[in-house]
Amino acid sequence: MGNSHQSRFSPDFHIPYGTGKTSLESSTGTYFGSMKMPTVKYQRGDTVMGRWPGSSLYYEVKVLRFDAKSQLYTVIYKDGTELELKEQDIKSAAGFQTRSRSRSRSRSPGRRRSRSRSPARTTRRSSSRTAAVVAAAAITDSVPPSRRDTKLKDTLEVRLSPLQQTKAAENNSNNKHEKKEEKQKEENNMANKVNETSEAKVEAEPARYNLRRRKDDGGAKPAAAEPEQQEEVAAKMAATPTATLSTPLDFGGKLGAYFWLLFLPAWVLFLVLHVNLKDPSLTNFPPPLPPLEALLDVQAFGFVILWILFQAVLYILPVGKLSEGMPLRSGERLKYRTNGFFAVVVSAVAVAAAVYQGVDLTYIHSHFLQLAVASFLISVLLSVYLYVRSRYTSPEQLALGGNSGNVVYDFFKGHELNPRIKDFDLKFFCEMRPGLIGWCLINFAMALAEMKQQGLDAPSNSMILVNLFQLLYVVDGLWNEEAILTTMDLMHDGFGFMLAFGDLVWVPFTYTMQSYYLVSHPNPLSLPALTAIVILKLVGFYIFRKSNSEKNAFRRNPSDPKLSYLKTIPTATGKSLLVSGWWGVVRHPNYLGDLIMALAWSLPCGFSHLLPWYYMIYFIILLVHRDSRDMSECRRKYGSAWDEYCRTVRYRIIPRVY
Ligand SMILES: NC(=O)C1=CN([C@@H]2O[C@H](COP(=O)(O)OP(=O)(O)OC[C@H]3O[C@@H](n4cnc5c(N)ncnc54)[C@H](OP(=O)(O)O)[C@@H]3O)[C@@H](O)[C@H]2O)C=CC1
Ligand SMILES: CC(C)CCC[C@@H](C)[C@H]1CC=C2C3=C(CC[C@@]21C)[C@@]1(C)CC[C@H](O)C(C)(C)[C@@H]1CC3
Repeated sequence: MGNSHQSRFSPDFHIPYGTGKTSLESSTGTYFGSMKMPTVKYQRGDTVMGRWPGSSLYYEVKVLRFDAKSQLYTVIYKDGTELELKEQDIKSAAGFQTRSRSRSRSRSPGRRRSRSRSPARTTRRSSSRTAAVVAAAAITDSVPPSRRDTKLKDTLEVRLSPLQQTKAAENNSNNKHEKKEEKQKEENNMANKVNETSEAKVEAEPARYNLRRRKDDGGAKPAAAEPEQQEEVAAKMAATPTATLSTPLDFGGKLGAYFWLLFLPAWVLFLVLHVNLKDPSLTNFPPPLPPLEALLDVQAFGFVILWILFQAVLYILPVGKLSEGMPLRSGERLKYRTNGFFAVVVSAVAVAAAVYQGVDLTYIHSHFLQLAVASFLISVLLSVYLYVRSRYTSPEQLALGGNSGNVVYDFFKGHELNPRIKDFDLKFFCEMRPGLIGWCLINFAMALAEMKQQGLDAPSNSMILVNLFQLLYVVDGLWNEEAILTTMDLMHDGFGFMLAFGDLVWVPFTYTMQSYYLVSHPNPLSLPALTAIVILKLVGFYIFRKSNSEKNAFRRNPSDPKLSYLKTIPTATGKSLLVSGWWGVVRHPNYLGDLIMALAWSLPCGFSHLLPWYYMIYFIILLVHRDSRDMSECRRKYGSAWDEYCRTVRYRIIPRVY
């Protein structure tokens, strides 16, 4: 057990909760791994009371192993949560229980509510309600509640990193797993891991977790982890083989990565060529391919570079707020310049000035293909740069989802989580600036092209709707730019080809299909149709904005009094899950709003062709897949608490349907 990480990830050392001592113990002393540790106070398999980090609350845990190097015990809670504790944070169960019974009668887990009424209470008592999930016994501490609140808020921070499932766990049949869970349920009615819904049964066995202390959670004061903790984490990260810090492969795994690398650019090419056809029907497949030299245009390349540089300059200007991202695995919180609204306003002024000066923006329509190819080349160069630099980055900076050890997969999915050049955050910048604002610029250019091509004095109603709807979407995203810091892309996904291409090519050149289509395929709208579409858009926008803001506000400050009416479920990480409000209606209310908006973007284009409906179709696929990705990620993070959330909030995106 020289290397704690080897053992942590090694299937050989897994003891499912409740299995008791193992054959690794000898009659002459206790062996932890291959090393004899006669001086260790608690033995592997012992049931003891472990202190929850940052609190004075003790819960029944089972000792899994001891790491002589770090002098830490790895213990497992009843819900499968693993935590590393110092010896002084462990007490023997025998003497403890007498004390605990007399002091905690009124707080017995059986009587404790598993759901809080308010985030304020969540934060204050997150430990004790975490206990509702994991504890068999707990005592109150001697610290007065008010002091304890602060103490907890500041110190009850844990770091989660998914453990690879053990072979034994993998081999477990569902049946066996359910039996185990039933047993566990009996042991502790709060540690409920049984999947009651058929849907939950289909989903994977809950993973086990490794929790380490960390400064975390929105409610806590933004701060880096204690140097001592940071060192500890860094040392462990360094000792861990990079490839083990990863989550299961996505997007069809390694083979899938090859497929997407080829398919995505080909699909954009297809769409761009197709929308140019007089009759963009599926029967006109494939569209004629232009000669290679027609694809490359130095001028178009130059314009794209200039646009990106212009946005980069706006991004680095010391204008606007410096917002803090969510805590990283290292405990650090990165700062982001959230001046997106400023950037879009300055860009609009610059574009207006250019048009006023006689710049013909319909160039964007006539050179759409060349501009798309130029952006594609830039995204490839950027992805190569990102991958190369990620090879020299420390393991703690890597994205768990893009750290498979397979070059192609990691290149595609994104190896490094937050690549930065000094304070310049490449992922945040690319996601929020050139492509997103470029999307509005292209739409505007399409409106001008429509007027030119159709000989109109003003853009058509349909074109105006599409322009305004999508402008609202982008400006809203930039106005609420801080909220992006609590989304999946920023928190979990690495920055690689998928996002670089997505941000620089996919968004500006495929999200503009509706406006491009309308340039040469007019679709006049009656007033009732127009009104109905506007109402639909506003409904979608309301759901989208409210739900995103609710989650963002909650993640940033769970004890915000404005959110005190919301019910929450505690999780073993110290973070809670919203279970009422928007997030109590469906598991992804923001996706629902987004999909309704997508419908409103396609409707103005009519039903003559499938092409303007492409976004809607793609978006359903994207969001359903994202929802599944998020489900697995949250299950890994929150274990049984997530299962409870899913049982309470049964539908994923569409209430009562899906
Ligand atoms: N137009 C486009 O192309 C796209 C738009 N979008 C939009 O971007 C927005 C962000 O989407 P996305 O990043 O995918 O996902 P979310 O913003 O929904 O983020 C998911 C995260 O929210 C947290 N969470 C989930 N459930 C709860 C809960 N009940 N209570 C509290 N926190 C919860 C979890 O993170 P944790 O617990 O770790 O905080 C989870 O990982 C959405 O509105 C989406 O529609 C997304 C993709 C593409
Ligand atoms: C190429 C792949 C198949 C898919 C790539 C997906 C990306 C294009 C999207 C992933 C998440 C995104 C978000 C937005 C744009 C699209 C991408 C990058 C977003 C910035 C759009 C504006 C919204 O207001 C938002 C909520 C800020 C969005 C965040 C997610």
